[in-house]
Amino acid sequence: MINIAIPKGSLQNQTLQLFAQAGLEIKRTEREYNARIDDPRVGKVKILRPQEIPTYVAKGYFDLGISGTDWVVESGAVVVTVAELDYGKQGPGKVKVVVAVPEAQRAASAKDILPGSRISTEYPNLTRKFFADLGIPVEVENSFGATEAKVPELADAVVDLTETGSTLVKNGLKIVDVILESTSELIANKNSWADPEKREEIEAIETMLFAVTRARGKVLIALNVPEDRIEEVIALLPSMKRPTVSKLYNSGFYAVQSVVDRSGINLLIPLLKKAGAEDIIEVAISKIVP
Ligand SMILES: Nc1ncnc2c1ncn2[C@@H]1O[C@H](COP(=O)(O)OP(=O)(O)OP(=O)(O)O)[C@@H](O)[C@H]1O
Ligand SMILES: O=P(O)(O)OC[C@H]1O[C@H](OP(=O)(O)OP(=O)(O)O)[C@H](O)[C@@H]1O
Ligand SMILES: [Mg+2]
Repeated sequence: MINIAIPKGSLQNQTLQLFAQAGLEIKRTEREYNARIDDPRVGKVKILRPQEIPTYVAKGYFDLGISGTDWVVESGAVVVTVAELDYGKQGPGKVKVVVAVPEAQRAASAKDILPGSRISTEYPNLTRKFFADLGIPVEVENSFGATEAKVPELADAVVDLTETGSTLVKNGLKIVDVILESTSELIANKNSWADPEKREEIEAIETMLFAVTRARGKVLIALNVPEDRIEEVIALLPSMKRPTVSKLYNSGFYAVQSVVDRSGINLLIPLLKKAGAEDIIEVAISKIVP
């Protein structure tokens, strides 16, 4: 059985949603940090701050956890990244850890930051390494949040996380460099990953989580096509491999199925109809396991 650490805070809602959609609902009451998953492979489930999860996973308190790339790197914890789950607080996509300075400042990149500058950040290790690699001696000051508020009075620049960019803009800051792109990662303890039984359990969980992620933004489209129009319709259809085509009994029609991106569906369906497709249906997909 495997023990799992789930992040509290920014990644919490997306994580709970993902596990629920994967058929691994995390059960708990409001404010309860010890949770359960009804799955024979899962033992203890704890909700913890994402800053601490990589270290606890590395130490073996948990076989599996979810945290951000930023905290995996900042903590220096040695763990196995099983999968990048590709979501932030607001939903799918990556977030960035950036260097930002006041908008009015001339600096065009972090190289232009003056020696001796005060840099406020929640990521002191990442920041020290970044400026050491640039060869600029700076004063790194540890922030406990509201980092953007500190410039210009309390700090000259910040190293902070940005997702939508709105906190930077509202506080008169501009990005001059990106230190790293971060996403939610499924991380495993090295020994657990090396243990064949645990590895199988971890991979089973990863299969279910990734099946949900993969299905996001995709739909299944099914349609009937007269035999003489089939090539025209197939030419329009993207698919995971090739579209599935079967014959309708005694009718001169083919039945076609394909998985396509939901985003282009407004253009695709009218085109399919024009190309001779009939009885077109669009079906939501909750999981794709390749
Ligand atoms: N929009 C976001 N804001 C903050 N963290 C985010 C965001 N999107 C993803 N994350 C990730 O969430 C993790 C930080 O989670 P945490 O719960 O500490 O968020 P937080 O919003 O900073 O919490 P707090 O409100 O206590 O400051 C990091 O791995 C970070 O990369
Ligand atoms: O690009 P955005 O979508 O605006 O999001 C990024 C902001 O969110 C986080 O702040 P948080 O809410 O954690 O507050 P904190 O600074 O007090 O930790 C992060 O530190 C940025 O300030
Ligand atoms: Mg924060």
